[in-house]
Amino acid sequence: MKKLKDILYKVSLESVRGNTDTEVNLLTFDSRQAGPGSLFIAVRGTVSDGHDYIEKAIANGATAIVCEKLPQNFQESVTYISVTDSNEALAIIASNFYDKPSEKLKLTGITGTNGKTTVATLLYQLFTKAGYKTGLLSTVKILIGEQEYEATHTTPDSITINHYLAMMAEAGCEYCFMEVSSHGIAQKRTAALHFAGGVFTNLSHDHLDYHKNFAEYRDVKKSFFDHLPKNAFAITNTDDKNGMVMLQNTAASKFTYALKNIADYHAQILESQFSGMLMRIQETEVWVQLIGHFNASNILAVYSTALQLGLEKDEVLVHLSTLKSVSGRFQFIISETKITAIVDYAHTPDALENVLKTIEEIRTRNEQLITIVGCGGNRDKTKRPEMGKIAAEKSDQVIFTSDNPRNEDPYEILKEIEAGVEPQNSKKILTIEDRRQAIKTAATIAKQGDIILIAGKGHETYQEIKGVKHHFNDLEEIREILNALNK
Ligand SMILES: CC(=O)N[C@H]1[C@@H](OP(=O)(O)OP(=O)(O)OC[C@H]2O[C@@H](n3ccc(=O)[nH]c3=O)[C@H](O)[C@@H]2O)O[C@H](CO)[C@@H](O)[C@@H]1O[C@H](C)C(=O)N[C@@H](C)C(=O)N[C@H](CCC(=O)O)C(=O)O
Ligand SMILES: Nc1ncnc2c1ncn2[C@@H]1O[C@H](COP(=O)(O)OP(=O)(O)OP(=O)(O)O)[C@@H](O)[C@H]1O
Ligand SMILES: N[C@H](CCC[C@H](N)C(=O)O)C(=O)O
Ligand SMILES: [Mg+2]
Repeated sequence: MKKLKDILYKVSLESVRGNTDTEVNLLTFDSRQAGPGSLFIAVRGTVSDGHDYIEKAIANGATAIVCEKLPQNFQESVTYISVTDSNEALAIIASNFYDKPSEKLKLTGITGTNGKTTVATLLYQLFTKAGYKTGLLSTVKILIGEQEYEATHTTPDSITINHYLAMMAEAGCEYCFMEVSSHGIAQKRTAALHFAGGVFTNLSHDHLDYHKNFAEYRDVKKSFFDHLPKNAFAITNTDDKNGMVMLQNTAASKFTYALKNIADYHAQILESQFSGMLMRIQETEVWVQLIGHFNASNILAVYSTALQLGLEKDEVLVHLSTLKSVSGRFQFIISETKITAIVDYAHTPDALENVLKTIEEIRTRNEQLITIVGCGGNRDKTKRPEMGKIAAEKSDQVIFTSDNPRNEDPYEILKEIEAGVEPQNSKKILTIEDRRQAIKTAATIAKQGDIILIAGKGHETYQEIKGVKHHFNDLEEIREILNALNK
């Protein structure tokens, strides 16, 4: 229970109609969730406009309304507040409602096209190993210490974020690591959070359906750093050509990490195997259980962040070698007949290319590499031909298949992927819409020692078709099929 006037603290108000000295017991931006004594915040969405649901929210019991445009008719028992930006107001109100939980722990935000889940999860593992109670807000799951909760978004809405942060503070978490997605920044889901630091991984092609163009996508990511406070740290990857751009206007203390360029934190890979790599970080050699240049970069981001958060170098190095890869990120099994099946969440052209390059570096070339990949429906269409081209170029055999077609026709998506395949590679490709059949075919074709890469879904446990999520897990499927084939 909170007083309305208290939770409006620092919200930029345009007008107030009614009493603000009333109690609010629930916050919501969804009229269907509004109950007696609730505050409904009307937000303009991509499908509908929350302003159209103000009356519904009141009918469900809402006694206060925050909106950008006041309705035509007023109800005397309701307080109406107009604001310049409902999303920003929502973020501030949510933080106030939960007593500013982000100020009660050290919150670090990780942003970039790829690597957010990996870096955030490894930091969670590392700080837990170092003896701190730690929280995690990630695509895969939400963790408060050991307690696990289901994640619905990479960066949830601001009410959900503050709710979990308050639970973390209550449970005694000293640190929290969270992914900051471009949708999250654009919709101001993270606007009122107090960050101890921010980390940039990389920027490549994704979500150009949502953001108008690449420059806008880049600037949205950059705005996260623009808003960091002076006493925060901002860590960037200078191997990425937008690495320094991110920090151009930040007030935070700047630090750089890189594998290829000169940076405050530098590392290189000395040796790679399927089971891990030997890295030199600054002056020290350390064995880590992850592989690939991109993971070396992620590990270095973790190392730099841990030092900025005050851990000792030697302690960090010891823990680094115990960190385990995140579920669905280069997760692999080796069958009886030595077929290696890798499940990876690569769902962008850059990620797919990186994973294929990593395999290229480790494979002997006496075997064939069979790649299974698709692209999500209702998502950036321009990724499709690019991913088709990369998969066909870097594999011996490719099977294009469905990956969450959502409300699109799966065959249309597959055609758009195939359109990117260069003529000299067209013989390598097969298209099998049904993902289970695609995996079965790959397992049937595969001979002793071959490598099967199943990309795009990683940890996901469903195939989303027309609003219904059907249970599906790549690792489970390939394991069962290889067993059934006695391979
Ligand atoms: C495109 C997008 O970001 N959509 C998010 C957005 O929903 P929306 O804009 O579609 O909302 P809408 O349906 O138009 O409704 C507008 C408003 O009216 C309200 N409403 C609607 C109907 C009603 O009866 N009553 C009512 O009050 C809604 O609650 C909402 O406040 O706001 C919702 C509430 O915060 C989000 O749940 C929703 O995420 C959807 C489910 C989604 O799929 N988002 C993805 C694209 C996303 O955010 N992904 C990023 C990660 C991507 C990555 O990095 O790879 C993430 O951070 O998860
Ligand atoms: N630093 C990196 N650079 C490029 N690719 C990476 C990097 N780290 C991971 N990847 C690739 O991207 C995939 C997704 O990694 P991860 O889940 O960590 O990214 P994410 O940024 O959290 O993605 P999402 O936007 O879906 O939340 C991995 O499976 C791997 O193929
Ligand atoms: N966070 C990403 C995940 C994509 C995963 C892929 N399996 C797909 O469904 O496109 C998104 O929502 O765009
Ligand atoms: Mg993620």
